[in-house]
Amino acid sequence: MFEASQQRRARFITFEGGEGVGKSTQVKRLLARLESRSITAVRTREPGGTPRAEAIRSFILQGRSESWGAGAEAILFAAARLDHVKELVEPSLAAGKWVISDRFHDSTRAYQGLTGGVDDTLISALETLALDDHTPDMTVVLDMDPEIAFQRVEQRALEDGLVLTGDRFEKEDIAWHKRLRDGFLEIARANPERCVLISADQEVDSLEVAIWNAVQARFPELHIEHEA
Ligand SMILES: Nc1ncnc2c1ncn2[C@@H]1O[C@H](COP(=O)(O)OP(=O)(O)OP(=O)(O)O)[C@@H](O)[C@H]1O
Ligand SMILES: Cc1cn([C@H]2C[C@H](O)[C@@H](COP(=O)(O)O)O2)c(=O)[nH]c1=O
Repeated sequence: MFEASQQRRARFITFEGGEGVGKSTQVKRLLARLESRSITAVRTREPGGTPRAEAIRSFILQGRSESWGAGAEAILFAAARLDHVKELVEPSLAAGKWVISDRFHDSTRAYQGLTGGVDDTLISALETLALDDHTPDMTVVLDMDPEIAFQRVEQRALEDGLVLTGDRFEKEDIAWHKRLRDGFLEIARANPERCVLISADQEVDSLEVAIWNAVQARFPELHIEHEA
């Protein structure tokens, strides 16, 4: 079992990928796995996680920043991130709680940078500003064909009884989402020490196991012998 004497510092794990690849589903499952090992973990998301960051989320996802352009949107995402890091991520880690975030800084690089055309100099400067040395310990990049992922998003809307109108980025065309997928692949390949790339085109349960195996491999303190 996870002995107190084996305890290491709390870890910061982020999930990244395109729309509908299963991030939220798997964030919840990872949290349950950690809690079953008596590890206190906080689930959060970006943009969001704090009241001020959630206000920025609503503003952007309702499309109110669209006419400002991708550069201004990158700055807005970074402002939300700065608050999120200072108010939630940093204090949680300091209190010994693991933090699992549904999206983080790689989303700005993929959406606004590599797909939206914002210059790398600005993206990197915003990362330095907003992260304040809180680069994630591990990032799970979920990858799949966006056409299949969008079928899942449509199904989710159907199950929730909603008409799918698409938020600020969901309504971009399929070519845009294919470039976005390439952007995340580029980020994963450029950061092998942090990122683990996993195919999301598999059953929910098998994907959960693949992620858990990768997390255990990254953090050996989680490894439990003779696990069922
Ligand atoms: N492995 C899977 N196989 C089939 N369906 C899945 C799988 N994982 C999640 N789903 C379903 O696909 C939909 C999208 O999943 P989820 O909300 O977890 O994705 P997401 O990446 O967080 O989406 P978004 O980017 O829109 O926030 C949900 O209806 C969910 O139940
Ligand atoms: C953090 C972040 C997010 N986005 C985009 C990605 C999604 O379209 C939305 C968030 O919605 P989700 O249902 O929670 O995935 O925002 C972005 O463009 N840039 C970012 O930095």
